[in-house]
Amino acid sequence: MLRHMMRRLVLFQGQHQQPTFRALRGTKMKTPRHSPGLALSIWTLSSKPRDFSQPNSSWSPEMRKVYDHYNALCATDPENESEKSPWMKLPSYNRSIKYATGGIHLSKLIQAEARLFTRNVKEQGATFEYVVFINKEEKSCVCVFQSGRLLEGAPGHVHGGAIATMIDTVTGTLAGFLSGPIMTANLNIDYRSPMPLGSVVLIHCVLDRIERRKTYITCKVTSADESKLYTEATALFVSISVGHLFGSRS
Ligand SMILES: CCCCCCCCCCCC(=O)SCCNC(=O)CCNC(=O)[C@H](O)C(C)(C)COP(=O)(O)OP(=O)(O)OC[C@H]1O[C@@H](n2cnc3c(N)ncnc32)[C@H](O)[C@@H]1OP(=O)(O)O
Repeated sequence: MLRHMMRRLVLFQGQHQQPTFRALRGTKMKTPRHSPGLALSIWTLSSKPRDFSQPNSSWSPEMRKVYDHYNALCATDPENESEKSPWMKLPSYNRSIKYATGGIHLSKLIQAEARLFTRNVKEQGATFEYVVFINKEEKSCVCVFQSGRLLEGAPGHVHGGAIATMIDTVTGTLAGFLSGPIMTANLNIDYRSPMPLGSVVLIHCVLDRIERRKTYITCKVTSADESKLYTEATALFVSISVGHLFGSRS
């Protein structure tokens, strides 16, 4: 059964442009039953996975302003509808397998309690609030990131590991979008100036090059107005078969 499902997932290699339910189409699976006594969140009952990158009340006015700016870039010009914007906003689920399949079914079967590190705290605004916008033509992306109070490292500033987490996540999202299933092989980070806790920053990533199975991404983290440089990074991602995650190299 697992092998059968993995074969369906492999169909997704290099097809991440539009997350869809394609892999599961035609697959009949039972919807899990919930006992009435269980405390359930609204999205558990929903057939659609929750997109965590939607605006919420924890977002500062600055976060909202920058989000609105990039979101507007994604819209098609009503006076020139034939020309699609190169920008698109990526949805963000609390399991990356929901991204790959566009659905929730496999994530209920494979380590059902597992959750994406950056989306595993339910309190809005406490940790990682972020949204990723991809520019398909430029092979680049921008992530708008607001750090929460639980990410403190040096007093009043964001923990370097939390910054590394976001850089890995955003460079990995771009590499996955461009190259299909990947894993981080190497991440180099230069911390240039301390990032104030609670601030809104931009994580700019661009494709450097692709060599065989290797996808190289460069990254800069700046203040929202881009006047201050906080961090620079380079990342190498290696394309994998889905079997790699389950101990098989084929
Ligand atoms: C989107 C969803 C939204 C969801 C958003 C979430 C996105 C989050 C993304 C986060 C992703 C992670 O953190 S992943 C977790 C952290 N990473 C890991 O645990 C990876 C552990 N390492 C491995 O599994 C392996 O070492 C691999 C897969 C990286 C490579 O193994 P392999 O498949 O056997 O490949 P191998 O032959 O060794 O190497 C292939 C080529 O890469 C080169 N290479 C390999 N490793 C390195 C290296 N460290 N530095 C330089 N070069 C390297 C080799 O020289 C070779 O070059 P040549 O001979 O071709 O020239």
